[in-house]
Amino acid sequence: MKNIRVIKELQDLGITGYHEVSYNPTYEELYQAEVSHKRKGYEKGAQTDTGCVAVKTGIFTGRSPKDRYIVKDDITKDTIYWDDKVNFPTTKEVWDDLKSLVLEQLSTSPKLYVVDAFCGTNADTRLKVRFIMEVAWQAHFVTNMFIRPSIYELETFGEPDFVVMNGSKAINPDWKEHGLNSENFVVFNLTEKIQIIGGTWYGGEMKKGMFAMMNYYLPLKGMASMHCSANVGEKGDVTIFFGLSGTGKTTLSADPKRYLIGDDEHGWDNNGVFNYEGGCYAKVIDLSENNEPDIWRAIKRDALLENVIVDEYGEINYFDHSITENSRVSYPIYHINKIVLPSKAGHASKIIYLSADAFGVLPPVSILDEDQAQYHFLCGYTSKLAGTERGITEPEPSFSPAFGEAFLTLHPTMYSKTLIGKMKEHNAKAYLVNTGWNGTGKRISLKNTRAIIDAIINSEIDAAPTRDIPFLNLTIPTALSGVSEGLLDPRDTYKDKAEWERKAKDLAARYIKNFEQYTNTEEGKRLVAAGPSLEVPVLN
Ligand SMILES: Nc1ncnc2c1ncn2[C@@H]1O[C@H](COP(=O)(O)OP(=O)(O)O)[C@@H](O)[C@H]1O
Ligand SMILES: C=C(OP(=O)(O)O)C(=O)O
Ligand SMILES: [Mn+2]
Repeated sequence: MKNIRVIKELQDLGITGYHEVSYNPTYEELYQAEVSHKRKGYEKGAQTDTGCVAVKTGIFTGRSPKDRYIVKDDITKDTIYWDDKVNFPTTKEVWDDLKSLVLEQLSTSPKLYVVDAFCGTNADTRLKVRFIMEVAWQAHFVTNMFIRPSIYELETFGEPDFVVMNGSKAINPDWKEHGLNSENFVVFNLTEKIQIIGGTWYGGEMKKGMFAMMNYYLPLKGMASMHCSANVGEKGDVTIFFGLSGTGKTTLSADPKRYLIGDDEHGWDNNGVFNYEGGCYAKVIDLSENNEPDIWRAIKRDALLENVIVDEYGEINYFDHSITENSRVSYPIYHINKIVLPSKAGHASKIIYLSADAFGVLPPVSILDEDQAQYHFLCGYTSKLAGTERGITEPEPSFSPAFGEAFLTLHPTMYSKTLIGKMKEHNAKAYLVNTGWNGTGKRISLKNTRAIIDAIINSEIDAAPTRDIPFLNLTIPTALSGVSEGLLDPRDTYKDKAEWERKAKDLAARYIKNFEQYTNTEEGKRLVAAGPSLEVPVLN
């Protein structure tokens, strides 16, 4: 019965023709389809000795931000953050052409997967999303990553709030005439409430696509919408970790001492912090059981590995980077032992900004006051790490407002206003943590970073002796338990301290220049004093 209704609904969308439709397939069905001898090319997965399937995602092993558009129309023209780096506008005419391509692709497919799922834990803010696609592992990916409705919730699902039509096998031959970046496209239409995808097979476009939509709807209702992971302690204390891709959200939120809320996308409303997702998406580059035991153990049947090298015996080599540095695994959140379900908890008391500093200048941890918290959130200084976006092959310093510019659909100040409002209301404290490099030329070790995170969470850091760091205008603790000596002051990691100073001044100048975009308001002008400065500090 359900299938007949779904087929009718597909027809109403314009997906015609005859196809077998698999509605909310089970993990077993997906597994069988993925390893079936009938599958070819990138549709075929490999069995691994962990019990889960490994697939290759094709040419696209990361998101493709330059191919990402939003239809500029009456609904979006005055609300969307049209910027020269994100949210490229396109027209209704181009949309119609691209949508036809996707409809044709899906209409001629012998088999379609339709997955209904939720984005958002809470009934009052979640999006009911319908994903339509022809590749089994894409259906597997969204089943892992979004919130799986119960049978009752599926029966009462009703009309979706958003539809994602993934026609990844279709490319756009007319991209030049359309004024687009390439033959690949990821386009959102907020009037029709549809996302369409062509050319790229990468599942992250669906995951981060719906995140961008939550980033649109929730702040307009006064809620914070955040690119962060979150966990909660036994006493109900919530910590959130903001950070761009690869800075450590997933790794650091999987903490055996705490319960995971989620690893990437959260909202903060009047009741507390809540996850948007039903799964995690972890990097597996150089993964070891010793360094990341929770993630290691989550890789079992129903998880889905992407772009790793698997030998003929099903053994995975996480140290082989030959496909990409962005090798990944997605798994349903219950693959992590310590979780809270539903994925939500109370208000956050500790806010951590993770920044992977490629220059090696930022201290491993700085204690921020309220204005600094706002300043550094708007700046979002970090690096784009290799592999997560097309064309990024080595760490590239970047200012990414709200530590997630690629996913912001409203102006950055909407996110800082809502977050800082919540922080003030709940007396939360903010810290800037460098999970990137220092003067040794190496990345700060996970062991040291974990000890820093512990000191933040157990409040040891608030009682620690401190020192001010010139130019960056940051305050650091000078000693913390479990953290190697000579690490906390970044200057101590340089053989030649003058080199740190030169680099720090360069970074300070970049901060100052970047912040100019916010100084057209009184608030912005006031915040300048909270940021880095080129003035030579007065010694006292
Ligand atoms: N000091 C560190 N802190 C956090 N992660 C680190 C550190 N050093 C190396 N890493 C590695 O960096 C990657 C962080 O990725 P991940 O946690 O998936 O980031 P995100 O979830 O923010 O995209 C992991 O592969 C982790 O092993
Ligand atoms: C999937 C992504 O998330 P993250 O790397 O932040 O975990 C991404 O940025 O494409
Ligand atoms: Mn992550």
